[in-house]
Amino acid sequence: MSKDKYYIIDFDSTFTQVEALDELGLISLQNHPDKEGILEQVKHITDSAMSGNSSFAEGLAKRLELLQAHQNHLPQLISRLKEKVSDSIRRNKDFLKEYADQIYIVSSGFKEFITPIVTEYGIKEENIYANTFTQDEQGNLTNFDKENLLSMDKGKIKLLEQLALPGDVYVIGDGYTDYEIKEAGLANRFYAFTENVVRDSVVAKAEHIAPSLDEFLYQNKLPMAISYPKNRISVLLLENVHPQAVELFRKEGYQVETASGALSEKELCEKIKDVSILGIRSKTQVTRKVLEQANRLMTIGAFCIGTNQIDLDACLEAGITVFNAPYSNTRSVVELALGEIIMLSRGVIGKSNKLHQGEWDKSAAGSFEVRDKKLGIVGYGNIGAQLSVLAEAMGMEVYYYDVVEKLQLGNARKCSTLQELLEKVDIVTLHVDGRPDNKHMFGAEEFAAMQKGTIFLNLSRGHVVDLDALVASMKSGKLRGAAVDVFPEEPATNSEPFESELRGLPNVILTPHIGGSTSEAQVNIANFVPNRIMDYINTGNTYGSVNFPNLQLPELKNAHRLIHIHANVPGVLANINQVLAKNHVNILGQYLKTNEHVGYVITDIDKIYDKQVVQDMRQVPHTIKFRMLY
Ligand SMILES: NC(=O)C1=CN([C@@H]2O[C@H](COP(=O)(O)OP(=O)(O)OC[C@H]3O[C@@H](n4cnc5c(N)ncnc54)[C@H](O)[C@@H]3O)[C@@H](O)[C@H]2O)C=CC1
Ligand SMILES: O=C(O)C(=O)COP(=O)(O)O
Repeated sequence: MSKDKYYIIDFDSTFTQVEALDELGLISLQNHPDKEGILEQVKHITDSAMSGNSSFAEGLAKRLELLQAHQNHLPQLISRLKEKVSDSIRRNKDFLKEYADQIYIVSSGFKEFITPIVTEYGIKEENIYANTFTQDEQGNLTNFDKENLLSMDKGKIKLLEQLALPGDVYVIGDGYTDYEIKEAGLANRFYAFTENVVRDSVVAKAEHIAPSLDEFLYQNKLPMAISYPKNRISVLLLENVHPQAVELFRKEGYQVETASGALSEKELCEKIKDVSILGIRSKTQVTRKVLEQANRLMTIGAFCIGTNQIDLDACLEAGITVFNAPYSNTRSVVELALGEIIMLSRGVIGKSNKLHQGEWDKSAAGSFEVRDKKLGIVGYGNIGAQLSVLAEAMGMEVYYYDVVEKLQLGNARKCSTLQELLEKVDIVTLHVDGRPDNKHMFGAEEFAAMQKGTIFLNLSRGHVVDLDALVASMKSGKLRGAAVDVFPEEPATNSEPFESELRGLPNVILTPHIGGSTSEAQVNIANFVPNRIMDYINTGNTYGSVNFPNLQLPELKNAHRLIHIHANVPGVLANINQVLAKNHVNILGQYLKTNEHVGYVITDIDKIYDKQVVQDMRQVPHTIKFRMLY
């Protein structure tokens, strides 16, 4: 333990997430008609002083005058602030307790509310330096002790001079006055604490940034509550992933970078180097080449259903888990398909186009109801099955074909071969997945097998259909209409042009891969995928992973968790357990699951363990990845 270091921690917006005087105002001005206006003024004065733009002492007096606070407001303020202790302070209580002799709270706030909060975290009362209120006879908190150094301009500097701490001084705070301690030569280091607020003027001056207390502890090799600071985990979200996902990751403390389009392989090879979590949608190709550059990548989130754009085997070999959102946009695709079936059956597109040109074409020729028509669903997975139910509700007769045995829903009829389905139905809709084997599974032969005048839909993947054959079938009149949402080549961003031989064909609905692009679906996905990923990072849970053995784990309680990913060859588990035995580690629980390629072993061990075990676990032959959770 380095006993010659002192840690000076600020209170407002550092120890707690908020400025206490702003919170006090919310209580004291609760019934004031101009509550908002006054609070705005208070906040403005606080920000101005914290950013170093105005006199602190004058600002303090002015704020107290505006707040009209009373001592009776303090208990409520204290209980509010207790709820708002910064997350990283809260989780690192053990550090604060263990190093209590070296930790000081130096704040321009007031002891009356600071002391009851920080002492709960082991801070010693004699190490709390802050202002004190003075009350009038009625108990109004009208003023403050003017003799207190911290009520004066440059008060923190004056205090530190007086304290004359006999060792290195590290200051952690969000305000300019915290930085000034270092500027005055009274601290060895200043860490701008940005977990709650980022003050540009302070960050600009700071040589060290601490987005959390974890980061401070990590940089200074001090004991911390979590294995690795979250702010060191960088997340790259491509293809306009919904902002809700960005917020969830940021809230967890991760560094998040976003881009609106997909990246090319070359761009991604460059970008992926520092990324720990990658979020994509259907367009970004995560190839083996990209993965070879991905030194830090732990997990990939496909913010969609399909994962054919990701080399899942290469991910497995590199110990990278992949998660997707298997149900979040299912309904959206089904609704679009149903709408298109009706539009095509009624020739709406052609009629609408004509009307836009001023041509009135009222006629029933070539227009049909969908009731009693035969719908053929190819790929009876989640989308296919849901479409089956809704189509039946509209009175359609449903036929389906799938390469695996699927439960027939409602009155849907199973076809034993694709040929059988194609010959029977009036409408064919593709909902297969995009596995490589499905490339051109639908071509001239399949179109030839259909009845004349069939309607055709593809909302699955572009490469599944041979487009030349589709165009020929439209031109020959074999198909009466088609709706295509997915293409072999799709623009990476909205600013790139769309080229396709399907452009300009009559009664063909072309949509820019929007089957899953609804607000509902995107919000659902943005909630679902980050939670899977964070659960994996925080607990090792792989439930729902599309490439990893699915292991659902109990919560980590008073144990360390060793997470070991290895090639699935005989003897690895025995080796792991030998390492644990050799290091006299007490195993509290062990969970193993394997698939064809990898083994995934989780071992929960006692908090007391020999550090050598970490080194030894990494050396176990066939180890792909190893990490430890606290
Ligand atoms: N247009 C869009 O925006 C969207 C497109 N999709 C696409 O739809 C696909 C299907 O989604 P889900 O139904 O959720 O997937 P799913 O995995 O539940 O269903 C796919 C089904 O297709 C079957 N299948 C695969 N190849 C086949 C073949 N050659 N012949 C017959 N059946 C075959 C599978 O056995 C499985 O039952 C996704 O993989 C994705 O590519 C998904 C969401 C949105
Ligand atoms: O969910 C899927 O598989 C989709 O095709 C939707 O893709 P997107 O998120 O719109 O790029």
